[in-house]
Amino acid sequence: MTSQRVAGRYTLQHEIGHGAHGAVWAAHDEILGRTVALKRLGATAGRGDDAIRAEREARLAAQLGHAHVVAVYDLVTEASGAWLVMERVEGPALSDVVRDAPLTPDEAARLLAPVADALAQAHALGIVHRDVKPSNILAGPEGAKLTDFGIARGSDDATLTRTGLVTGSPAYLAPEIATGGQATPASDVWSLGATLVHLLTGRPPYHRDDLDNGPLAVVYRIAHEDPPVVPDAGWLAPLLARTMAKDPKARPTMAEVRGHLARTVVAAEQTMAMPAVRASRRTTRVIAAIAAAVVLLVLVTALVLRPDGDEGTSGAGKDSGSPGTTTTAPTTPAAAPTAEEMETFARNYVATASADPSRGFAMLTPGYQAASPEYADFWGRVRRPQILTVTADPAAMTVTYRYKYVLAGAGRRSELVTLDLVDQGGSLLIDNATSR
Ligand SMILES: Nc1ncnc2c1ncn2[C@@H]1O[C@H](COP(=O)(O)OP(=O)(O)OP(=O)(O)O)[C@@H](O)[C@H]1O
Repeated sequence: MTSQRVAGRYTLQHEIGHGAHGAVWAAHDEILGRTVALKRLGATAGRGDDAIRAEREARLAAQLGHAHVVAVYDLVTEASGAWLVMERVEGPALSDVVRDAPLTPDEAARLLAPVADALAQAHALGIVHRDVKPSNILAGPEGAKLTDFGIARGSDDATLTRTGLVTGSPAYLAPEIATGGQATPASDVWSLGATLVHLLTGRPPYHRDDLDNGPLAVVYRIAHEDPPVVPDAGWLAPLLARTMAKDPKARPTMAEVRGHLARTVVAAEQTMAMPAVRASRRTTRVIAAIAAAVVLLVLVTALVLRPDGDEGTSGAGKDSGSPGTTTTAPTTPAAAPTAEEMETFARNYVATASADPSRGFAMLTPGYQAASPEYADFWGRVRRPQILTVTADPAAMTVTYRYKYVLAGAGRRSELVTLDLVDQGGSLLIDNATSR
């Protein structure tokens, strides 16, 4: 136990774990009154490298804002070093989950489908994670969450080259990286496949009991040997074979992987419950994490398979529920806005409207403002909004997102919202919103 306080507000409680780049601590945020996780940086490597990593991680995680990406709240620098302040996930890393026994294909698919969704979103934004592995996926009560974007590469980080090979985990590296090539979305697909192998077998791929398992030996095997065949892969075997195709071009996109895992999960849900024998071998905490993941997956899958979505709940969303936008970056497209700009607009809108309803209201057209008398009342009660999915249709000038939030006095809600946008003088405004 320690009473050390970081940045005057985070009281360290206990060490949760230790990675190659420093310790991770549970801490209490004295200002917001919540538990957070603090990762200490700079303890082992050069401080400059760690600071760069941390800044990149903070920036990319914030850019993603995905429900299955560990949120980064802050980055603080003290005399003792730099600290990354993150959402604390109450659950083990997947590498710990499979320490006693491997998962069944159903269990593995349930856990990884939302992670594939987060990665698909990252890829759509030009971000390659580059270190997808079981210890970077945490099994929390809201489902699995991806962390450690420290060596991820954004589209504007063209100068970052070899860091992944040095600090990434050799066992999950794609063959093209093991032979000196550049990381691409396809190499994340391989690494997710390698993660799947670990979950189904309890070991990293290319691990051999009879051979040297040092990093260089493993990298050599990745480059020169065929991927492992997993006898217990069941119905995931075809997907596994495709994700771990040696030729990156032969691999599916992450969006396809996500779709396959999610569809499979829904099919499995219709025919069977969670396998009781296997479930009894896990901690209840992990079972809860898997169950929560199923709930979220069904939401995501419902969106993918049934674009009409489910019945919405919040009446408030109809008039005042979802129009929104940013005060900082109403996009100023030269021509028509792109899908990415519209999606960013929607994300920024929800964040802005919930933080300051008057600023959100300013992003509606005058006509829609007049039609939204309950706007401030609704957004003033929205807490902790989280965008789960967002898709824009530039031709129709609509952007549709599913988000969940807590409505003060009414509890948790989830809604599918479509915003009709108009481009007024280079700025986007919301002309109507419908929610289901
Ligand atoms: N936000 C978090 N909430 C809860 N636990 C976390 C969080 N981030 C990391 N941990 C835990 O802390 C431990 C160390 O994490 P860290 O990311 O530093 O290292 P790693 O991923 O295991 O290794 P490496 O640094 O080589 O990538 C892990 O066991 C992980 O379970």
